[in-house]
Amino acid sequence: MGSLKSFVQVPPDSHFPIENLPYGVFKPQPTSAGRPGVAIGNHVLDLSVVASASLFDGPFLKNSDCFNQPNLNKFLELGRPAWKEARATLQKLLSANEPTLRDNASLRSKALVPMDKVQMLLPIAIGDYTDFFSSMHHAKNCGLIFRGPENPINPNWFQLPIAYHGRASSIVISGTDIIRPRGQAHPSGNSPPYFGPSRKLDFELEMAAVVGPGNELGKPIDVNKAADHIFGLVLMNDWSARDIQAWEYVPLGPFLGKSFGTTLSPWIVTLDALDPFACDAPTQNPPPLPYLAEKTSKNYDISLEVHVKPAGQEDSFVITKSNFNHLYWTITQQLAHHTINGCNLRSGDLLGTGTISGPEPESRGCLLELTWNGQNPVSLGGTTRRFLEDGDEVVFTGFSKGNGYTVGFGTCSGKILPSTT
Ligand SMILES: O=C(O)/C=C/C(=O)CC(=O)CC(=O)O
Ligand SMILES: [Ca+2]
Ligand SMILES: [Mg+2]
Repeated sequence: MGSLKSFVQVPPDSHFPIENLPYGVFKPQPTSAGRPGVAIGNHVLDLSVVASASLFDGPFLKNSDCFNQPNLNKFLELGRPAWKEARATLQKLLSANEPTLRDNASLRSKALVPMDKVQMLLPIAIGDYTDFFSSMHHAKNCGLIFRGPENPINPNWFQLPIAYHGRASSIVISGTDIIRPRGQAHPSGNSPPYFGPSRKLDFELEMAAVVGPGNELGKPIDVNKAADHIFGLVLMNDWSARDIQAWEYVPLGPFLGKSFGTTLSPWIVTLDALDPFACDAPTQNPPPLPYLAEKTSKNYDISLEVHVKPAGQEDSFVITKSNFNHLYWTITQQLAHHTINGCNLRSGDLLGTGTISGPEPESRGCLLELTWNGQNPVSLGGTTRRFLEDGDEVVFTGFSKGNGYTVGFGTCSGKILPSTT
């Protein structure tokens, strides 16, 4: 057991002990409005109820209406001092030896909602979404597959965190079905391009940073202060249609091969909760330019798994296992680089890490790599896959193991539905 204990019962394998307290937005009833909550064991603590009972009594949150909102953007804007105050208040309120909530049955029944009764919503209004490309193993494998063995990784990759601007409108919450996209793919020989449902539908195992306070247009964020602009992390599946992508993205980059859907896990795990799991990021060679050189370069030890439940089957199978600590470019370098030209970030913006592949073949973060563009099918129970089929369900999970407790992300899932025409 960790040193903290809650009066709320937390199953031993729960992702949501008192050490975690991740933030989400939920509806207690189908007809009620979305409101912020934190996960504790198998319950959600309704922060609008906690705020209405005047239990946020510190200087930053006392007079704030940030928990009477349909998303977390207003809370995120307040920055780390307010986040630390909220965390301290909630850890105290939920602790085993604090009577305020523990001994007040009517408040408790309003404030603590069983998790299996609620509907989770997207926790933030996402103005802009950017997806990085920060795993060297992923970059190398994609380079070998798409560009050949001559120069699998472009020299610029080692100098800056490469990214593309993604599409915010099609970001969906875990559990939302994904409709197989249609589009153009490579012609064979002299024929016109293929048009129809994608034949190479893939997942991409990613995490994403949620931006807290933004920056003014024209005023970049210093890399050593970048962590103060990051509230926390979620799991992210950047669904990708490899056939559409490969045909369309020369020379301007990903477009319709990516923008038909991106799935997020509902709980934002804060950097404060992840701090015990911080570890050194890989040594960067060549050394980055001064604006990207950090005093301390941190990753987090977060185990990641992808489970696939093939269409028509009851069982799921683990298809890959990776770890957040494989990222070459850190989330703080990504954020600083994003602003170095003066571009402004805003609270609630989302920065995808890029596909998190590790060095071993079993730790590759997408089917493109796992099957080497469909050449080597993977087996799943009694069946095989080159790419995703209609009815397949893909479930990501992520967690960090502490001493007697787990700080986890829950799951990020989506099922493939057939193309609509
Ligand atoms: O290397 C390529 O040509 C393509 C790479 C991707 O599709 C990856 C992308 O979305 C960024 C990432 O997830 O790392
Ligand atoms: Ca991606
Ligand atoms: Mg996508």
